[in-house]
Amino acid sequence: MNTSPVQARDVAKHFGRTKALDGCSFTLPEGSVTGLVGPNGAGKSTLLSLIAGLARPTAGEITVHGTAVRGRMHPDVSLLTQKRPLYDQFTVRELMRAGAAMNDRWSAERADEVLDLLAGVAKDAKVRTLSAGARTQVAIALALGRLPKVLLLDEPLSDLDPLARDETLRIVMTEVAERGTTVLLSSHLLTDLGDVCDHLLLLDEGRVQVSGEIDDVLAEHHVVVGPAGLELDVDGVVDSSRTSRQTTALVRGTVPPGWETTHPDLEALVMGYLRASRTRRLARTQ
Ligand SMILES: Nc1ncnc2c1ncn2[C@@H]1O[C@H](COP(=O)(O)OP(=O)(O)OP(=O)(O)O)[C@@H](O)[C@H]1O
Repeated sequence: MNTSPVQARDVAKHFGRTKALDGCSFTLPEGSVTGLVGPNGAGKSTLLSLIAGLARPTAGEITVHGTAVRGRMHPDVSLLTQKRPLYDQFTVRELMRAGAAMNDRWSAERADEVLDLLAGVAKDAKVRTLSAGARTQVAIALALGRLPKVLLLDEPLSDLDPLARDETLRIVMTEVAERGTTVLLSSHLLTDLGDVCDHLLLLDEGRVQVSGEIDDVLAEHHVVVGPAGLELDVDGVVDSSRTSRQTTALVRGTVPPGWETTHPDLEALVMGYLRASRTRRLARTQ
């Protein structure tokens, strides 16, 4: 029996004629921290909500620790959604009590510990008075109070200033180190992802483009540079650009002789895929 924390098999989610996800298959290893990246509209939020059980796939199956997720919140999963739904009229302390009342498994100690580590959050403050960043941090405390085995974070860093971002990432890393939690984190902030993630899941137009351990993914790709006249005659060109003097390309797989090659870093790799995605979309509209 498959007991991976999260496994997706041929998952699709359609909204009318929009294929938000299509044929997505991947596995997240236990205790891994996976960066979920892709251009706007790639299907990242949709995927996170399917794993959490907030919506059902149109086709395919997602399992969490071997159990199929069937459109209801899985007890082992916590999801921080982009909207951060919190009760505005509650104080932070009251909100944590509500967390205790609403969840079968709840650790007030863990939620408190997280809040204590967050400098910007006063427990007596009304939620409606909190800044967007503080709301995110309170939502993270609620998510961790459920003692999840799988933590899904949808753009957790977007509202945070650099210090709060650092605090939040530390909390996530401590969670992984101490509890072995498996984390899937969507973000457009590639530098932060590089600091915390060991795995990458790259989506484009609802399809998995890249999935795996970051070191393996980087080793499989090359940035190649050669004179403009040289033809890059190889499968696996992800993205290429040409000046009058030279051609530069991101290539997956083997590179023919005659080209200067290096391995990309995470940022160069993701940027290459994002550029290629934009080029494809522009080509379709022309
Ligand atoms: N409830 C919905 N009804 C109709 N279309 C939807 C719905 N939710 C998502 N979509 C569409 O599905 C596609 C994927 O959206 P999704 O929000 O999952 O992308 P994303 O990668 O999270 O984007 P972003 O980076 O902008 O947050 C988009 O075309 C979006 O418009």
